[in-house]
Amino acid sequence: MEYKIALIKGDGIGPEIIDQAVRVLKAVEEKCGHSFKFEEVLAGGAAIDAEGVNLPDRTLEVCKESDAVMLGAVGGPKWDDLKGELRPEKALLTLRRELGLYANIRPAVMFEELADACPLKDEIVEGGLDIVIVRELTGGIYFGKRATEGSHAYDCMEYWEYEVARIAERAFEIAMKRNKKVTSVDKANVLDSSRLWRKTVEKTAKKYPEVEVEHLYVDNAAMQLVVNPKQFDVILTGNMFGDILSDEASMITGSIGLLPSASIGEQNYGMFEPIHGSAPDIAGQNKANPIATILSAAMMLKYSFGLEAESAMIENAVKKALKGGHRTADISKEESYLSTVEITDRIIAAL
Ligand SMILES: NC(=O)c1ccc[n+]([C@@H]2O[C@H](COP(=O)([O-])OP(=O)(O)OC[C@H]3O[C@@H](n4cnc5c(N)ncnc54)[C@H](O)[C@@H]3O)[C@@H](O)[C@H]2O)c1
Ligand SMILES: CC(C)[C@H](C(=O)O)[C@@H](O)C(=O)O
Ligand SMILES: [Mg+2]
Repeated sequence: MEYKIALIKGDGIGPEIIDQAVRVLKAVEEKCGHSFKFEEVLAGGAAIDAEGVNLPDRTLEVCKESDAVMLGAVGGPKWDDLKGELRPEKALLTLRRELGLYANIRPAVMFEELADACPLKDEIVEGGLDIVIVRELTGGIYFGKRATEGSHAYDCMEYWEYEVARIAERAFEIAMKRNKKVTSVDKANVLDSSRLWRKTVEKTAKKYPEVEVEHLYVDNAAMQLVVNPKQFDVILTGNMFGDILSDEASMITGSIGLLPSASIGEQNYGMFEPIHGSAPDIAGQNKANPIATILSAAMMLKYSFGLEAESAMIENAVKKALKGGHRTADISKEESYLSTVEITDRIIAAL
């Protein structure tokens, strides 16, 4: 089969990490006889510099014509003074919305071999950690009414029942294939949109009597994640809470450089990207951890192309490389560490 993949490298470490994911996909291509056709398009700061807009029309067209999109990261200090609509990050929000990618799936799995990279006490994460954060991606405060009026500015957190219902369905479906527990995270003690969220999740839960459902306020959830992360199976939450909790969960697994994500809609089509940003502090140094992006490529094979075996092959190669003691700077306990390219060499060798 031939699969067409739109590549958006983006800014900062974006190009370095996407290049590594492409190397891994090419190795899979050679081994398994699939054909991956890559088309590079611009978005974010790179597009602003080249074409004066954060998301050229052509980029959106190529993404729509492709079977899936892979994105590195966008943004950086160079473009921080731009107004909201013009910023690199806005391109990402437009892509998510225009492509209908309302479900953001962020697995936070702690590799046994990386237990020592976790900043929590051993007993808290003993036996590993395996959580999936299911984050609503095209609604909430990111897309509500907003304005700046002189010395006053606002961003509204709005949700429609249908938006909550469809993401809740996703979370329960995922839970059915796992440990059958959904923790819905909101701020229903304060926010109307969260009270609608909770009511809607309760309604959806009735369709899944086998799944245990619990509700936590987001402040408590943030605390529970470091006190007892193993209590979680599937965390279902809104756009902003999911953004924040997934960065927190990533550090429990050892580094933000490890967590992949899939953004999907009704069909198999999706955009696949690491949860981290463009890491301007280490950009261009061949130092970034490419594993989150490589695992995002594995998610693409599974979710968009249905290539489960090939996806597992990449995951196993990553595990094998880590088992072999290979570490990038962010997860290394030693003075010495491997570069972005070198760790990818080890992963490809393990394929
Ligand atoms: N999906 C995206 O495109 C995305 C996501 C988050 C932030 N951003 C943008 O990225 C820019 C920087 O944001 P930030 O500093 O808040 O977050 P960040 O995730 O870029 O970096 C936070 C910290 O994590 C480290 N880090 C991130 N990815 C890493 C990797 N793969 N390997 C090793 N270390 C890694 C960085 O060096 C930094 O110390 C901002 O412009 C922000 O808007 C983009
Ligand atoms: C860059 C930003 C728009 C984005 C978000 O908040 O969704 C990022 O932080 C993420 O986690 O994907
Ligand atoms: Mg984020």
